[in-house]
Amino acid sequence: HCLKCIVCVSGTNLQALMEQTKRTSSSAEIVVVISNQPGVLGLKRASLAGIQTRVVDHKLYGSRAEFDGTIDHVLEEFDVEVVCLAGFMRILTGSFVRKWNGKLLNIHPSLLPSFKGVNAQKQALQAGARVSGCTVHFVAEEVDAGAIIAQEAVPVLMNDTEESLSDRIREAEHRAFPAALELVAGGGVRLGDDGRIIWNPNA
Ligand SMILES: Nc1nc2ccc(CNc3ccc(C(=O)NCCCC(=O)O)cc3)cc2c(=O)[nH]1
Repeated sequence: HCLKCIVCVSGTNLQALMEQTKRTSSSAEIVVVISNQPGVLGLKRASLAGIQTRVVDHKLYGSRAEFDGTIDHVLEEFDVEVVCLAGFMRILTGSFVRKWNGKLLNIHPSLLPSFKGVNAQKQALQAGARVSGCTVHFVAEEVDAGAIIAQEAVPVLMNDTEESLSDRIREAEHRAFPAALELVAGGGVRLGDDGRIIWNPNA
């Protein structure tokens, strides 16, 4: 089976991944939940499920490199093989991303490459998009530009607000992220040396 960890804050995606990896059919197991801020709901969800937690508070570190280095140390301590970023809002350094290349997954609340960066749902509304959704991708040094693993589209409705669209996208996230994790953990998908997705049809 595959070891992995979640680096998160709020926790609804963590909850979805916890439920998925509890299933006997899952190729993955959550071994540690790391948060970059103390006292968040995600840490409580993990503890309730008997999963180890760690807090690496970025405010306590003088540099991004030291912060990322501490996270890397925790990942090594738990023999992690796949890392899922779920609401983790700190940009990771190039050296960290290079070390974990092909093992680092992120979920973004738009159909990349549209609407990169923060407030993606608001960008979609302001652009008058009729369809939006979520994207699970391998993390690359360039933010929100990594190879796409899975996407799910949702309609944008006439009376949508940032909140109603975010809620609809979040429901899609809770399906897409577990599906993408199983693809990676089960060997169905991997990242090629050229940064492009390689599908294994037999997995
Ligand atoms: N290098 C790399 N690292 C990442 C870290 C987190 C996320 C999650 N999605 C994120 C996408 C954007 C941001 C962002 O722009 N935050 C405001 C600046 C915060 C800060 O100064 O740190 C954060 C997370 C994606 C990436 C990525 O695609 N590449």
